[in-house]
Amino acid sequence: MSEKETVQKIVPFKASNLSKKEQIAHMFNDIAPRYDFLNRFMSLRIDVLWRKSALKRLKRDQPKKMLDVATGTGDFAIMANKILNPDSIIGIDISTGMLEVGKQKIEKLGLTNKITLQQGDSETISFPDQTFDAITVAYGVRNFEHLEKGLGEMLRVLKPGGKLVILEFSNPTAFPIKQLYNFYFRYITPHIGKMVAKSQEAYTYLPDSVRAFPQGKEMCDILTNTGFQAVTCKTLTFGISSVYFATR
Ligand SMILES: C[S@@+](CC[C@H](N)C(=O)[O-])C[C@H]1O[C@@H](n2cnc3c(N)ncnc32)[C@H](O)[C@@H]1O
Repeated sequence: MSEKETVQKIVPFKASNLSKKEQIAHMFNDIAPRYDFLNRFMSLRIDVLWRKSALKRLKRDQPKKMLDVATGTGDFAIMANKILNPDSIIGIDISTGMLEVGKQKIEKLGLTNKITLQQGDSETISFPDQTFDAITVAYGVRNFEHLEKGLGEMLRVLKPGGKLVILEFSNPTAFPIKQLYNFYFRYITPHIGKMVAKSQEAYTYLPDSVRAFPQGKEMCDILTNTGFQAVTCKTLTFGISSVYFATR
C-alpha cells in the first residue's frame, strides 16, 4: 500500500461507516469553538510564525485575487489579508461550524468587504478555470479524502503563473526533537484535545494523519505530477511544519 492510500484510510472515527470527508466535516464542526485556542495553546503560538513565514513568500507576487482552501476559522485568510493586502480573498471549507466561527471573526475585524467565507469542497471547487492569482492552504491538504483531486482543482482555478502555498505538518527527523515531538504528539495532545475540545478522536487523528502524510520530496513529486511547476519545499522549526511553493 502506498503512503497516499494509507493517509486516505486514516479517519477520526474508526467505527464509523461515513466517508473520510463526512467524518472530517463532523469532527471539525465539533471542535470549531475551541479550534483557535487549541492551535495557539498546543503550538505555543509557533503556528503564527509558520503562517507568516509561508505567506511572506507571496509578497513579491502581489496577488490581487486569492483563494484560501480549507480555510476553517479563517486565520490564514485573515493573515494573508494583513500581509499581502489583495483586493479579495475567498475562503472555502466543508465544515459549516468552522466557517461560522471564521465569519464572526471577520465581521468583528471589519473585513467583510475583503474576505468572504463560503462552504465549498476542495475536490470540486465551484469557480471557473484560471480565476485566482494565488491559492493558500494551511493544515488542510492532509485532511482531503482525495489529495490529487484537490490539488488538481487548485491547479485548474489558478491563473497561468499563479502561485500555490501549502503549509502542512511534517515529521522531524533529528534526535532529540523527533523523540520529544513523537512523545508530545502521541501522549500529550490527545489528552489536551479530550479535556479542552472534548474530542480525543480529533487529537488522535492529528498525529496519525501527520505520520502517514507524504512530505518533503514525496509531496513535491505529487505536486509536480499534478502539473505544478517550480515546486519547492522549506522545513520550519526542525521540520515540525513544511511549506510547499508551486507555480501554475
Ligand atoms: C486543520 S483545519 C485548518 C484550518 C485553517 N486552514 C487553519 O489554518 O487553521 C483543516 C480544515 O480542512 C477542512 N477540509 C478538509 N477537507 C476539505 C475539503 N475536501 N474541502 C474543503 N475543506 C476541507 C476541514 O473542514 C478543516 O476546517
